[in-house]
Amino acid sequence: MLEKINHPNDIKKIRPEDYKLLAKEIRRFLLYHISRTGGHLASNLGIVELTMALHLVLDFPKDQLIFDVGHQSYVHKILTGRKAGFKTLRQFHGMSGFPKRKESPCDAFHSGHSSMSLSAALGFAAARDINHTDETIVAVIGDGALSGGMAYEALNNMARLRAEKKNLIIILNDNKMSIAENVGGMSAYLNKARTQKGYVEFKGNVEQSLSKIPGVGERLIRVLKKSKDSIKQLFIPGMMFEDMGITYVGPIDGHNIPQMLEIFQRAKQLDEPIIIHVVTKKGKGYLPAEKNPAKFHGVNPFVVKTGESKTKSSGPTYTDIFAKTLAEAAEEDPKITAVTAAMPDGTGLQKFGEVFPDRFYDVGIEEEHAVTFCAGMASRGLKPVFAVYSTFLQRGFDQILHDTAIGSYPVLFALDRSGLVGADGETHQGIFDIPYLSMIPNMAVLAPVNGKELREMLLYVLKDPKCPTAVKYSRGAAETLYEDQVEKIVWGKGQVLKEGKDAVILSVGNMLPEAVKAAEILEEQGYRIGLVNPRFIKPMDTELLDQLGEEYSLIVTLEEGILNGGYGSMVMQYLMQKGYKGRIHNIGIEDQFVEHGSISELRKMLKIDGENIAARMKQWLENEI
Ligand SMILES: Cc1ncc(C[n+]2csc(CCOP(=O)(O)OP(=O)(O)O)c2C)c(N)n1
Ligand SMILES: CC(=O)[C@@H](O)[C@H](O)COP(=O)(O)O
Ligand SMILES: [Mg+2]
Repeated sequence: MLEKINHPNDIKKIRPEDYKLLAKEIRRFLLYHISRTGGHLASNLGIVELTMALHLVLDFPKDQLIFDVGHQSYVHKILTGRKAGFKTLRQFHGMSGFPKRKESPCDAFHSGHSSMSLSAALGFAAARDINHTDETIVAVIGDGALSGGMAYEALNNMARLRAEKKNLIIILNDNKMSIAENVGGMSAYLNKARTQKGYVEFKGNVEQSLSKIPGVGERLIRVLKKSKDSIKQLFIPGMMFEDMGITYVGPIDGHNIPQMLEIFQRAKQLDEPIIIHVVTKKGKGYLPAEKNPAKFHGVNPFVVKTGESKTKSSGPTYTDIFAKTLAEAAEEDPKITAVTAAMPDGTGLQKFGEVFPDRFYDVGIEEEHAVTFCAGMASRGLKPVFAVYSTFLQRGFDQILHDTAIGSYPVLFALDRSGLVGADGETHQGIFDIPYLSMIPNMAVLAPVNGKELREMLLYVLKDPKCPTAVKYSRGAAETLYEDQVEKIVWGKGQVLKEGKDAVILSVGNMLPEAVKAAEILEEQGYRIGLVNPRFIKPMDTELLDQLGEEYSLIVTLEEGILNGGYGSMVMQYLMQKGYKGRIHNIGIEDQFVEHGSISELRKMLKIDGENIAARMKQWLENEI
């Protein structure tokens, strides 16, 4: 069957009796490729029939299908003629793991972060009306993504479409899972709706449906007829959506293509917004993923037969060290609490939750809420730690600035996945945190150069929290370089790791191995290069900068982050204002979004790897520029 799918809309040539076979082949294809390249497996296995049904009723690229988060768009990629791309999935210059408009006209909107699809779809609907076009617009949002605040802001706005008699279809793909088990009140509400099986008709047909119930149907209608609302209360599981002015249909079986087709076709004809609640099984068709959907949400290459990862562990990750250190500190200090926004596994907080369930909060995909929730706790004397990926904390910018920093509430932001993350690409690279955090008054920002220093920093901050503080560390194995030189942390103080003469590199956090490499290359050529670990990006160690300004005529800053507003620009501003007469160069990421690829490939491309740093510094040394 899959051989027949080479272009958008090819699925329409498949006979209905072959749909099951096609679904099976798609699952086999996904397993084959994702087990080799790695990628987001469980969500895609779960959404096979749902995507097929959407492709059977929509016309690509005319109709617009928007995926929330976008990690579940692999089946859509297969059905729009991108099978070949799976060989290079998430690899450098290969196919992205997320929807990308530049990759295909069938990808309506890029995504990567959660809960944005409904707002984007409303924008598409406004454009459709102003442009006088007639495309169908569909947003697919998961039950996890529906916990995010943006989704509610959009739902709130959707009432307007009803008043204007405009169509917009929201597919709620409910598999009971975020990455881990879905949490919170909305999840409980959906759970309740899920158990009210059987009502799939549109609400206009309520009476008709009731009359079919043998014996009681007619009587029930007579009793309830006076109030249409009470009929809905009893028989429409998603009453909350109905009350907001959005027609609700469901829950329906997201693995039953004929049923979905019937409902999707009818939904297209409506002149109002509609939410179709579809129930699917995350990981469907692959037993290890069905049993453990969280483990198979995002995977490295693995052995299909056993589900075992092919990636060998290379020592503890920064995440491991964070999780262990925090648990130890919490053992001693009952004021320490830990918060995650739906990432208990990724941030390492899962264990903390098991040991200290009363001090652990998984708030769902709600970074904005999580920040202010922590600020509230900190303002009352607790020591909250929000463990969050750098890229997702972007969502909580004003909550950091307004709710946390103005009051200088000492929330500790354990900023994981800071720097390049690799295969997830531009939506996930943690390369903006130095600018977006350092610009905020009262904030402190720390970056350890190795695992041991991460531990020291965490313990130091937790012992005596002073102000909102971010400790940023990167994805993957913790560095061990210079571990024997880790000294006691002193507030606002950096550390000279190695003395030099011709130039000094101030290397932030995870860039230390590249700085060491560059220094070694240059030393082989006769130069003597100093190395400094700033430790504190903010407050900056101005005393140390003054001293370096005296000692060196070439100062180079190095960071795996965007240069505008980064550490280098702060150092440069400081030294220039102090009248530094030498040369100062900033190495980091120029003004751009960084695509997917391995971290070493990306560093090479960005010329921030050891060899490139050495080559660039050599030019500056030789030419005195
Ligand atoms: C703002 C934001 N926070 C966190 C994440 C990490 N994340 C990616 S997928 C996901 C779970 C999404 O659950 P759901 O929407 O139900 O989709 P499913 O994987 O179950 O299909 C999370 C938390 C993200 N992408 N964006
Ligand atoms: C889709 C998404 O946002 C997450 O699943 C992300 O891919 C996780 O990344 P890590 O593998 O770094 O935990
Ligand atoms: Mg889900």
